[in-house]
Amino acid sequence: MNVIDIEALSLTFETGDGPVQALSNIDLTIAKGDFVSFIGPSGCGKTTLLRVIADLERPTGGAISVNGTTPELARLDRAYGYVFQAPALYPWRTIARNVALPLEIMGLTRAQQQERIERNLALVNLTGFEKKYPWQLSGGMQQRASIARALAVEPDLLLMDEPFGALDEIVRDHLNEQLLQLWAKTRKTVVFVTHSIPEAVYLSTRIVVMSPRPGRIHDIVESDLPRGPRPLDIRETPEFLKLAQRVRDGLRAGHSYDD
Ligand SMILES: Nc1ncnc2c1ncn2[C@@H]1O[C@H](COP(=O)(O)OP(=O)(O)OP(=O)(O)O)[C@@H](O)[C@H]1O
Repeated sequence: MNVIDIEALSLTFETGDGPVQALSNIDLTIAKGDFVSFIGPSGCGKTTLLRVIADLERPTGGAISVNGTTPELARLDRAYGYVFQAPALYPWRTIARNVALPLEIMGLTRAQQQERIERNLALVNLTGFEKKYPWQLSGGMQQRASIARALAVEPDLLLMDEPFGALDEIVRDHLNEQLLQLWAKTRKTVVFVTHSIPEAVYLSTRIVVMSPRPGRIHDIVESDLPRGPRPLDIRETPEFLKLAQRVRDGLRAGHSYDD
């Protein structure tokens, strides 16, 4: 079953300086359990496409379904969790209460909240940090807490917009490894936005290479790397390097260097 079906989708923003076509003629299907990355240069529409899936933007053309329904109904049905580039945790709430926030809105009892807090903090290896405040945690730990919050509503679909972009490389490597373990354990469908070729190739089952002005899909690279947890040193293998090269070639071919 396809979790996401996108057909001939386009989106034009109306701005004071005239229309900005952010997405053009996007065709894409994402199957249940896939880990799909969107990669492309700044401004190619990666975030916009993710926001369309999340019903945070409305397309101006074409069709999209999420979980077999409209993005709006999928959002109201809490079909997805969304992880932003910055952790976006409330500084006056403890880690546990940050994770609990969407659960409070859903009207879960304290006991139900507690069970979900514990389970999802364990999934991101943050057991024991429930009573800490965000500022007492490192950037990587804060981002893990925001992943736990996205998971707490128990969505089958996780939408992640450059969640590790602001972190240093060692922390990013570690979180990439943990994210793959979590994905293998929970069998969720993940859509992940990144600028990094190694990150996209390491994580994904499919890599969507986008090109700018207006944002289009240039190539979709199917990964033949094993599904499930991958050791970090897989990045040294010829199979990995071949995939990375194909993504790099796609980015180069799709990029206009005129501007
Ligand atoms: N609300 C908006 N109004 C007008 N233009 C917008 C709006 N949001 C995005 N855009 C434009 O749409 C294009 C795509 O933006 P988007 O943020 O999706 O790109 P991106 O690939 O995610 O970039 P980055 O990697 O820098 O985050 C850009 O040209 C951007 O300026």
